[in-house]
Amino acid sequence: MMSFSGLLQDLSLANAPRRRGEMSNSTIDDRASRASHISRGMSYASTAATSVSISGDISSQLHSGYSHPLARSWQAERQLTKSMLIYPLFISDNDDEEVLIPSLPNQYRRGINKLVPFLEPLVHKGLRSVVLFGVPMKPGTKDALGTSADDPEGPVIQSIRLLRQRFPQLFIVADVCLCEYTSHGHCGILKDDGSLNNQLSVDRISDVAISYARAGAHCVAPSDMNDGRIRAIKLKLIEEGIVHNVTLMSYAAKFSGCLYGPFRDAAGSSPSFGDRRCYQLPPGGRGLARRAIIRDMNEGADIIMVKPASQYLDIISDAKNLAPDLPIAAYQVSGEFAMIHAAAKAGVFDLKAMAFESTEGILRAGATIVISYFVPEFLDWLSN
Ligand SMILES: NCc1[nH]cc(CCC(=O)O)c1CC(=O)O
Ligand SMILES: [Zn+2]
Ligand SMILES: [Zn+2]
Repeated sequence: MMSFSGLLQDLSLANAPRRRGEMSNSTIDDRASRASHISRGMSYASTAATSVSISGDISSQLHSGYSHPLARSWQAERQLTKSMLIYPLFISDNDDEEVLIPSLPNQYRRGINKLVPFLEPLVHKGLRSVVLFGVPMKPGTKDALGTSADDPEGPVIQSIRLLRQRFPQLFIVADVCLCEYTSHGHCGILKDDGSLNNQLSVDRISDVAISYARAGAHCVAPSDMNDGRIRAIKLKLIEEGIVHNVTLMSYAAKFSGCLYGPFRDAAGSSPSFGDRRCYQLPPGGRGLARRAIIRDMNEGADIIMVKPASQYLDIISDAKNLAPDLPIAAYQVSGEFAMIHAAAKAGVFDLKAMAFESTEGILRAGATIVISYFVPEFLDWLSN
């Protein structure tokens, strides 16, 4: 219970010119302000009221918990470590190419021959996982059914094999979708009216997932958003007898919007007509995201992903609450990455500081895995 005079002192506390100094000076500042506060309290309050005010004063002290850098780090429930990171790679069927993606700063599309030399130093710095996106460039590779998605000679299956062999410790995630391989650029097989044929799409996507798993992917991650694909993939993995060592990561809450532009440049996967709003989630659809998360968990997902990340922190938090026993992944997508780069270039903030701050937000919301184009930088930044 706070007496009137206690309340008065609390008000005087709020108005007192405290905390003028930097945090490093806070010990001195604190002592001075506490002493002046107590003596001010004594001057117009009873002894009993003063004791109330002291306890109020004690509970108002927060700076004491984070005045030291190490103590600050203890305030975070989770801290970014290298093993939380997954790095996206774009692999084309042009074996020797290494081409900068203009809208995605410092990111390249690479042919399979450029993969190992590029990854070697990163693996040495502690890279633990990559997610592979195939980019067919050769004319005539795309068709209405996305036939080349699981071409055994295609870039994804070839690089799964190569990476398994060359980097036995690296955890290989294969993104599973058809949009990179379909002539129309949509994430499935279409009906005559241009909408997705859900059944045919799920059949095809689950076949592709099995091919990637058979080639050696540790994890398959369907990003297509067709209904029921998690169940279909899980059942086929069981049928094939490989369910026990293939992790199924669902892009469960994947929102449509304008943040995938640089990715589509990189992967050449823009739809040739229409958009993805009838299968990716509407940005305001928190309830839908919750339903998708619950559904995919019930269909057998091992990991739930939310994408994009920073604009959807509430969804990450929902995922953590709805699936408390599953790892939660967040994909800091191409548009988020490009935006941070552009702002840093314009002098809005320091790139490294913002890379960390954005990731801290993502972890704070509940993610335990972060997919990000900043991974090579983080491998350097986290070792210092
Ligand atoms: N299914 C394709 C896919 N898989 C991952 C991304 C986006 C990743 C990024 O923007 O970094 C996309 C693009 C899209 O859905 O259009
Ligand atoms: Zn797609
Ligand atoms: Zn995809």
